[in-house]
Amino acid sequence: QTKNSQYFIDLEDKHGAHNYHPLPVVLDRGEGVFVWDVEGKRYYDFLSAYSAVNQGHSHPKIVGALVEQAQKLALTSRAFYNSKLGEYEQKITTLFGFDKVLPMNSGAEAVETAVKLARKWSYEVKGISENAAKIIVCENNFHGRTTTIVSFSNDPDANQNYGPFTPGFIKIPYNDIAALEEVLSREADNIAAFLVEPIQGEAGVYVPDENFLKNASELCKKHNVLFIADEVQTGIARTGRLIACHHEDVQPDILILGKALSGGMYPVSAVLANDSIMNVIKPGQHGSTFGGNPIACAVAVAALDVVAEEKLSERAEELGQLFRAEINKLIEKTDLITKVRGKGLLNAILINDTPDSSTAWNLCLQLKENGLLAKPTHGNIIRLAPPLVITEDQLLDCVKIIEKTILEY
Ligand SMILES: Cc1ncc(COP(=O)(O)O)c(/C=N/[C@H]2C[C@@H](C(=O)O)C[C@H]2C(=C(F)F)C(F)(F)F)c1O
Repeated sequence: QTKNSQYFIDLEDKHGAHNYHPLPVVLDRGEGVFVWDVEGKRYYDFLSAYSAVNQGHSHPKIVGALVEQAQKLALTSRAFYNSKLGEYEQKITTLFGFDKVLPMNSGAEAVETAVKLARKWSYEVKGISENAAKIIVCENNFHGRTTTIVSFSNDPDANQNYGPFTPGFIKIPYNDIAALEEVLSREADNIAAFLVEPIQGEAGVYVPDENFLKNASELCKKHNVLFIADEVQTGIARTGRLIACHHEDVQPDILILGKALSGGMYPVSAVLANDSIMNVIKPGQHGSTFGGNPIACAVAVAALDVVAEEKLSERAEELGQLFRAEINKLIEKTDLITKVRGKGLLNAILINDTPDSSTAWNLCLQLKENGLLAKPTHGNIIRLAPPLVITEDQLLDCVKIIEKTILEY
């Protein structure tokens, strides 16, 4: 049996849960902006594992940190101290400007941690009566897949038949300051926090209006409600700043990081806050087996160093502007794309078809044939997010591939 792509696809179909519908490509190797399938065909990766691989696939510095630490000490649990955690905590709290960090593993775990932290703060510091705390979230949010998180999703695919749901969440439309103000002036006394994505990734790279984050954070401050930024996808230089909140000089009360915090090399997430908030959690009141493990710390330190050393924020900002300008030129030449939107190198194109059409999917199949991997988000929106290490020439090469695919379609 030749171990070609179909062989691997069949194995996954037979032995794996069908919780995804992957593009029909079987990846075998990755380096920088490129991935290769089992037949040896090379592709530009324009998904970057949903912005976890900002530093490029298998970055030698990050791989080195992983291997070196794995050969020394992989896991101690937090029952004991370890020689990597303290210096990692010092680095990440200094870099992002917070007193403390609580280390976790997946993005969803970090979001759950932030929800627990905000609720506990609201009872023990703000003085909300126990179990009465509410958290405001936005319509069309995506914050992960746990039962509490899907409890506040409005996407039936995310929560159908996963009930009963966790109570205590209020939904408002995204990018709607008036709606936030209305809820806060009505019931701020029972509200612990406002949880928001600075750009809604899964919803289709929705960039809110200028100053939405600034105005929202100021409203929260006015009402003694915590402003929680979920920067799992928008953080770590992806949008042209270290975190997307920095486009508006906003410092969230609680910052959630994940994905590219490890450069895609290892599951590493983090929740950052100042002492007045973080110190409500006492020993034994939260944790995880792998949270803050030596490998995670070593990998995250290396991944953060790469962001600084290779100026990934500046690159994302400049190359993002070039990319949107080039795609806007393409939009002049076709009816198939109506819009390109995004910040830095988190962008998406809107396909001129109904959301339930298969045009976006078929375009992604054609892009794959032409050597570029991308995947539709909801319906007719294709997210385009290469690793931030992409060069200008490679980016222009990808624009040509996108143009060729669109004009040939
Ligand atoms: C803003 C934000 N906050 C928390 C998490 C949870 O982090 P996680 O627990 O996954 O580490 C995510 C994770 N997003 C991933 C999950 C992955 C999947 O298919 O579930 C696909 C991808 C995704 C993106 F990026 F947009 C989406 F399509 F699901 F929605 C996230 O984007």
